[in-house]
Amino acid sequence: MADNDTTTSSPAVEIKHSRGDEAEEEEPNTPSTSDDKTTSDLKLDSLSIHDTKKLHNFLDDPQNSNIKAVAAGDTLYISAKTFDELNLSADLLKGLYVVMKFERPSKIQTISLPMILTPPYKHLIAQAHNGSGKTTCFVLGMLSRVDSKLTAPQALCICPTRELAIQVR
Ligand SMILES: Nc1ncnc2c1ncn2[C@@H]1O[C@H](COP(=O)(O)OP(=O)(O)OP(=O)(O)O)[C@@H](O)[C@H]1O
Repeated sequence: MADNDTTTSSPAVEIKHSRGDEAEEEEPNTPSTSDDKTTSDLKLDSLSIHDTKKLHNFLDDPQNSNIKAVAAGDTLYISAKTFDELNLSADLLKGLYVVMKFERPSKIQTISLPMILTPPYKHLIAQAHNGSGKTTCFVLGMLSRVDSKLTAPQALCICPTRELAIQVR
């Protein structure tokens, strides 16, 4: 349920799409090769992560995404079909349209951004498949609420892996 939905509740969002889950399933065991190294062979100091190795750099927003919004409470949220509807600052809109060249919100952004950007702010858990635009959701939430004139940490983004931290930095 995406574009025409209005809800009257707090932002508990459940977004399901099986493709992302399937892609994360473990590979079957493969025979070891001569390139395999045991942990003791690895030189930990020489290990590094190449952020250029991100798997994709495009929006994966298929029409058949199974997105389900579940909400409770008394706040009315209306899905945003455009970024203009979100009361974002001129700088953020410029970043989206001019720098990033985004034309419109993806499905996860359509549903979650009104929840993220509308006071009173509440906790939100959102799930959608890889490459669907989730990072933009929480980054816009952060950027819309920090004071750029204040040179102090104002937002904290916690990532479960170093790879993800590098991807979103
Ligand atoms: N509304 C949009 N229009 C066009 N491109 C977009 C839009 N939102 C995000 N993108 C681009 O799509 C790609 C994937 O977006 P993003 O990394 O935010 O997805 P994600 O769901 O966080 O991915 P992952 O699950 O891999 O972390 C990025 O290159 C991003 O710049």
